[in-house]
Amino acid sequence: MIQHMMNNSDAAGSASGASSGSASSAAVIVQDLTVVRGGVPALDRLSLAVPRGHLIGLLGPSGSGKTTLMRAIVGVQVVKSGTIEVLGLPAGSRALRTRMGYVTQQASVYDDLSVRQNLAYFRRIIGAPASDIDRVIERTDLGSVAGRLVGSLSGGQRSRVSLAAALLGDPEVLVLDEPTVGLDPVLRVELWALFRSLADDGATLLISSHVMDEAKRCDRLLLLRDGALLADDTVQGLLQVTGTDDVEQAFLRLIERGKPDLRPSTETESEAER
Ligand SMILES: Nc1ncnc2c1ncn2[C@@H]1O[C@H](COP(=O)(O)OP(=O)(O)OP(=O)(O)O)[C@@H](O)[C@H]1O
Repeated sequence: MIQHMMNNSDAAGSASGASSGSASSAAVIVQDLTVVRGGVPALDRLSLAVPRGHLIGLLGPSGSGKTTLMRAIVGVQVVKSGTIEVLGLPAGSRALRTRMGYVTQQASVYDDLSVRQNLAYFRRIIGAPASDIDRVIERTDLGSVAGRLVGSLSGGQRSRVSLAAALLGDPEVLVLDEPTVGLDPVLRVELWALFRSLADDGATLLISSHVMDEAKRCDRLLLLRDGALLADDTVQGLLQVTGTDDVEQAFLRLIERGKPDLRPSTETESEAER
């Protein structure tokens, strides 16, 4: 669901120390970010950059800090120190409200409203044009169930309703927290095809997942462990540097090496392929 956030952080950092991308090409720049949750650092002096117009996978074991990082980027997480800039503005800025979409792990659409009613409601909140409702319904292929109550839909359809709501206002940055969890392989493939087409149209997508298999669909990967960045690289770069042919193995090898912060390559995979 879209979060309309007022920030708790005063993020306004420069890009100089971010681990990849440049200030001009980055949609998100995080610098020296520390977040404490339950008295323990959930993120520990994290720096990274998310390049614009790409599909970025945020991977890591349960509790590694993925959700915390996403919350900080959309501006709903209290941060201890560090800066976060989104589209050149401090995370959580009012001006970012219609420029970012956020889908949380728990679907936050209303079961007792139809798909169309849900979208009409959220459309009003963010002040998106009325024509957006049909646009996002078509984009997420929900036309055949648009009049049905969300409570009567399948898990995959409900996920698409949350995504449709996040697409209202045509946001430039989409932050999706485990959008494919619990979905069958066919639905996962369909959703990833949609994510790819959104990125092809210029959106920046930051997508968290436990499923290493999904990593290969991303332009770049951010691997988190214990609140620290273990790697920030293309899939190819990651496999190359770890000498493996599978992302899960690469991740395990990085952990074994105990060598955080692999130097990121400067190109995204799609750029490298050109
Ligand atoms: N509401 C909370 N109160 C206190 N600590 C929390 C809270 N939510 C998360 N944490 C802690 O913050 C750390 C990071 O959690 P986070 O939810 O960001 O991880 P995650 O990688 O998204 O995990 P998962 O994949 O299971 O969703 C963990 O140590 C977790 O226990």
